[in-house]
Amino acid sequence: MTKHRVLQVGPAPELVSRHLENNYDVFRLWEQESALEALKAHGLGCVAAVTSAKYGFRNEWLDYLPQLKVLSSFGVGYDSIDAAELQRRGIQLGNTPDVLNDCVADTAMTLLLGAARGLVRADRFVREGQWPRAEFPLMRSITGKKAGILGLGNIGQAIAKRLTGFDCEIRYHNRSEKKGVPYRYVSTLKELAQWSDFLFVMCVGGPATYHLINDEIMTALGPDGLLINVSRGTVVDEEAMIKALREGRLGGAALDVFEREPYVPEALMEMDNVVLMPHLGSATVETRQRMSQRVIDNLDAFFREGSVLSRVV
Ligand SMILES: O=C(O)C(=O)CO
Repeated sequence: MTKHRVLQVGPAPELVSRHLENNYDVFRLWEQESALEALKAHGLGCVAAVTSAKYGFRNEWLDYLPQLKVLSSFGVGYDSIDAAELQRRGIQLGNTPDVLNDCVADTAMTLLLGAARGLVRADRFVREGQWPRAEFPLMRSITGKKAGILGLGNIGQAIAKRLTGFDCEIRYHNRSEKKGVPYRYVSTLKELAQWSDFLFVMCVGGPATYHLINDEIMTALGPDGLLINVSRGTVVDEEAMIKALREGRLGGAALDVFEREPYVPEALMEMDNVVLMPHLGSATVETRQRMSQRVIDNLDAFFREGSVLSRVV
C-alpha cells in the first residue's frame, strides 16, 4: 500500500518522528533551504501536515499544498496557525488539549511558589555564599491569599483546584460567566486585578487577547501584586510590564512565556522580583509523551475514520 505523504514542519519528539517515518512518506520541511521553494517543488502530493504551537503554519504555504486535508499540531495553543483559513479551505486541524492540563497548572504553581517565596533569589543567595554575612529579605505568604484567574478553561480550573489546597479565595474573568463552577465571576479584568494578590494569565493567545494585560491592569494589580503568565507572551504588554515593575507599580512577575520567544528582554533578567522560565508549561517526560501520542492519534484517526480526535476545525 502506498503511504500518505506528510509534511513535517519542524523537528518533533522521537515518538512522533518514529511513527511518521514508519507509517507515512515524510517530507521534512525544516531541512530545506527555502520552505516556499521546497513546497513549490514537492508540496503537491502532501495530504497531511504535522507541526506544533512553536513552529506554527504559514498561510502562504497553502497555495502549494492543494491536496492538504489535515494538520496535526503538537500543543493545545494554535495561535500560530490560522484555523479560520484552514476551515475555509476544508482542512481539519487537530491539537493536543487536556493531556497537558495538570502539567501546565503545576507550572503555574511552580511559578507562584517560586516567585512569592523568592526561590530563585534564595538559591542564588546560598550558592553565592551570602548566608553567613547577610539576612535574606522576608517574602510573601501564599496561603489564604486572593487569586484571580484570567481564562477559567480546563487549565484555569486545574490551577484553581491547586489554589484551593492553599486556602486561596479564587475569582475569575472570562468573556462570559461559566456555569457550574464554584468560583466567583468578575465582569471586568480591571476589577479582578484590583482584587487579586496573584493574577494568573491562562487565556488563549492571538489577536483577541493581544495586550489584554496592559499598563492599567498592572497598575490595578498593584505594588504588592504578582502577575503569573503561563499562556502566551502576547497577552501581556511586555514593555508596559517592564515599566510597571521598574516604577514599583507592579510587585512582581513570574513568566513562562514572552512576546518574542526565545528572546527575553534584558531588563527582565536584571530584576530580582521576576522569575523566568523558557516556555516549559507542558515540558515533562510524561506530558510530552501524551501530547506526542495525541498528535499521532489525531493523524491516524483522520486516515482511518475521516476525523481527527481533538478537532479545532
Ligand atoms: O501546548 C501549548 O500550546 C503550550 O504552550 C504548552 O506550554
